[in-house]
Amino acid sequence: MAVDRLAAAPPSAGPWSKINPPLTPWVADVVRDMGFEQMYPVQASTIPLFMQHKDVVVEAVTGSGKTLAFVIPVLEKLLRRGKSLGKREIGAIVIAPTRELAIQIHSDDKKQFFETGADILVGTPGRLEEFLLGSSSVAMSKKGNSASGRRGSGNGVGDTKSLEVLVMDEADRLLDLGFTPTLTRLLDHFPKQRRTGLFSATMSDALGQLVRVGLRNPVRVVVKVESKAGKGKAEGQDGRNIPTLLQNGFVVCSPSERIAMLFRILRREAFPSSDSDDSSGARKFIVYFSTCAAVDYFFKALSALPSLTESGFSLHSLHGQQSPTRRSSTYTAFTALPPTTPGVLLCTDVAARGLDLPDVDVVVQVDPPVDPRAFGHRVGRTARAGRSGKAVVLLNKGREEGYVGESRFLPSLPRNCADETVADFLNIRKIPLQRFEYPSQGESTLEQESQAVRDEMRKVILKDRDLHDRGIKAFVSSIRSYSKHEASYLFRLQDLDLVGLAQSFALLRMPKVAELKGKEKEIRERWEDVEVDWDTYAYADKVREKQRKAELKAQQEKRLEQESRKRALAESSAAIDADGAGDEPEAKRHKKGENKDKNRAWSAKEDAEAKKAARRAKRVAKAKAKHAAQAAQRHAAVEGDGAAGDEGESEAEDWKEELARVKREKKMAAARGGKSEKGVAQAGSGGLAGVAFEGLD
Ligand SMILES: Nc1ncnc2c1ncn2[C@@H]1O[C@H](COP(=O)(O)OP(=O)(O)OP(=O)(O)O)[C@@H](O)[C@H]1O
Repeated sequence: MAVDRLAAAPPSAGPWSKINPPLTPWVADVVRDMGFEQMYPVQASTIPLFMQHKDVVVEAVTGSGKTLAFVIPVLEKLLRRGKSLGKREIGAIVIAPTRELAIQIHSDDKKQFFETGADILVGTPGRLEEFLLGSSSVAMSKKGNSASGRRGSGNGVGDTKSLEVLVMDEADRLLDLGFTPTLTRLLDHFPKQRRTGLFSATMSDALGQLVRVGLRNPVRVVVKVESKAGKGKAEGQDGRNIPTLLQNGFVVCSPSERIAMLFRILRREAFPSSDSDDSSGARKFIVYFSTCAAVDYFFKALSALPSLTESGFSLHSLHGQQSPTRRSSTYTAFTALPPTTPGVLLCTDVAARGLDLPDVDVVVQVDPPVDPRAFGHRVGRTARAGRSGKAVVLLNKGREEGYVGESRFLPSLPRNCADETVADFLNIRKIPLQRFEYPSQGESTLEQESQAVRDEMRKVILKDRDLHDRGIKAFVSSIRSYSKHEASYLFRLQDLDLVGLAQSFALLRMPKVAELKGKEKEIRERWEDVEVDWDTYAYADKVREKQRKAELKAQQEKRLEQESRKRALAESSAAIDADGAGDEPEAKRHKKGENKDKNRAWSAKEDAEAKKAARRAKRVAKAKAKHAAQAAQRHAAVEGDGAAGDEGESEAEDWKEELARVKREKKMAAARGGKSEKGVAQAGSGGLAGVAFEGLD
C-alpha cells in the first residue's frame, strides 16, 4: 500500500477551487453555503484520490473533517454517472459502527447532500445486512442460530448491482465490535467494480485482512498533527495523534476521591472565578465511565444532588443499553442546551467515536478506557475543527501513573516487557499528557470533600431503594470492567483499592462479591455499613414498592412457618423422649405417620445421626433394665416374696395368660375323656403350677 502524504491537520489546505478534478458547481455551492471556505488537509489529500478511481485507507486525527472527505467523492461519483439509478438501486453505501454515527453522517450539514435522493445508504452493519441481504446475523443469533458462515437470502429490499462506492467509517471499530462476519457477507454480495474507502482516526493490525478482502491497491493517506518540536521530521518520528489545540492532561487521586475530583473539575472549568454567575467558563462536558450500569447510576444519583444542580449543571446520560429513542432524545437535548447552562453528558464508549457533538469544551475520563485505542477517540470529542479544548483523565495513585509515563511508580517491570511499552504507555501512542492541578476552591481537603459528597449521595440513595440496587450493580460491573483492561500491567485488579472504590459509589453496605474474597480484614478496618432498616427501606416507584412489600410479607410468613415447624419438631422429640416413644423403632413410627414433622426435619438432616445414636443407646439401656426387673419379679414370686411392687399389674396379666392356657388344656383333656387332676397337673409345667391351679379351679 502506498503512503500518499503526511499532512498536518486541521489548518487549511487551500480553497476548494484548487481541487482536481474540480467539484461539480452544485457541490461547491453547498460547501460554500456551509461556511467552509477552505479545505482541511485530509479533504485535500483524499478527495482527488477517491474521485480518481483509487481505493483509500485514511487515518486522520479526530475532528479533522474525515466525513466530508468521503461524502464529497461519493456525491461526485453518483453525479457523474451516465445512467441514472433505478428505483431500488443503490449507488453508494456508508457503513458506520453505531446508530448515532450513522444518523449523524446522514444529518446536519451533510443532510443537504443526501437530499438529492435515496441513492446513498447509510447504516450499521446489522441493519444493512437485513436491508440488503434480507437477513441479519443479529436477528439470527437472537433466534439461537449460528450467525457465522450464514449468508443472507439475497432477498433484501435494496439492489446493489450498480454500487459505485463503499465507505467503512471507523473501520477498526467495526472489527472490534465483531462485525467481521457481517462485513464479509456484505463484501461478498457487493459488485467487485466499485471504489472502497476505509476511514478512522486509529488503524489496527486486524484491518489488514479487511483491506485484503475489500480493497484493491489502496492508497494510504495519513494525516498527523505536527508538534513544534517535530517540525521537519519524517512520519513516525514525531507528531501527535491528538488535535493541536487539545490540552491533554491527567490528575491523580485515590479511588474514594474520584467523584469529589470530578466535582472539582466541573466547578473549576465551568466557573473559573469564584463568582458563581461567571459564565465565561466551559459549557459542555463529556464524562466517561467504563460501564452502562455506572453511567446509569451516577446519572441518577448525581442528578439529584443539590450541590451540583444548584450550581446550574444539567446532566444527561448516553449508553448502549438505552433505547434508540432515548439515545436520540439525549443527543438532541444535550446539543440544544442554552449557552448559559453548563451541560454534562455522562457516557460510555458508545459516544467515544465519530460523534461530532458541537462545542464540547472539556472531556473527563473518570474511568480510563479498557481499550487504549479509545483514549484518543474520547479526548477527540473536544478540540474539533480548529477549536480548542481540554481533556482530563483520572488515574489512581501508584501503578496507574505508569499510564502517563510516571515509571517511578512501577516497582518492577515484567521481564519480557520493554521499558517504554509500559512507562511511556500513551507517549508512544503519540498522545502527550501533562499533569493538571485542581486545588480546592476553599479550605477543605479532597478527602473531606469526598466524605461530603458521599454523605450527600447517601442521603439521596436512602430516598429510593432503586438507587441502592443500581449502585451495587454499577460497582460490580466497574470491577469486572477493570479486570478486562488491555493494559493489564498498569490496571491490575489486585492493586485496585476496592474499599475506596465502593466509597466512591457511596454504597450503603459492602456487597458480597468474589473479588472481595480475602479482603475481609481490610473491609472490617476501613468500611462501615450505613445503618438501614432494610424492611422499611422503600422504592420510590409505587408499583415496585408494592411488589417488594408483597415479597417481603411472603418471606416473613415463610420464615415464621419454618420457625414454628422447628419449634414443633423440638417439642415433639422432647415429648417422645419423655413418654418412652423413643423405644419404638423410628421406621415403625414413620410408618404409622405419627411424626411427620419430625421426618421432615430429618430430611433437613439436622442432628439426625446424633439424635438417632442417643435414642438407640437409651433404648438398649431401658430394655436391659426392664428385663432385669422382670427376672427379679419372677424370682420374688417363686420365693413368695410379695415385693412385686408397682409392677404387680403386669404380673397379674402374665398369670391370666397362664390360666387361660391351663383352661384350654383342661378342655382339651376333657374332650379326650380323661378327667385326671394329676394328669392335668402332670401335663402342666411342673408341681409349682399344679398348686395354684387347684386353688383357682
Ligand atoms: N473544511 C472544513 N471547514 C470547516 N469546518 C469543517 C470542514 N470540514 C469539516 N468541518 C467540520 O469539522 C467538524 C469535524 O468533522 P468530522 O466529524 O468529519 O471529523 P472526523 O475527522 O470524522 O472526526 P472523528 O474521527 O472524531 O470522527 C465537523 O463539525 C465539520 O462540520
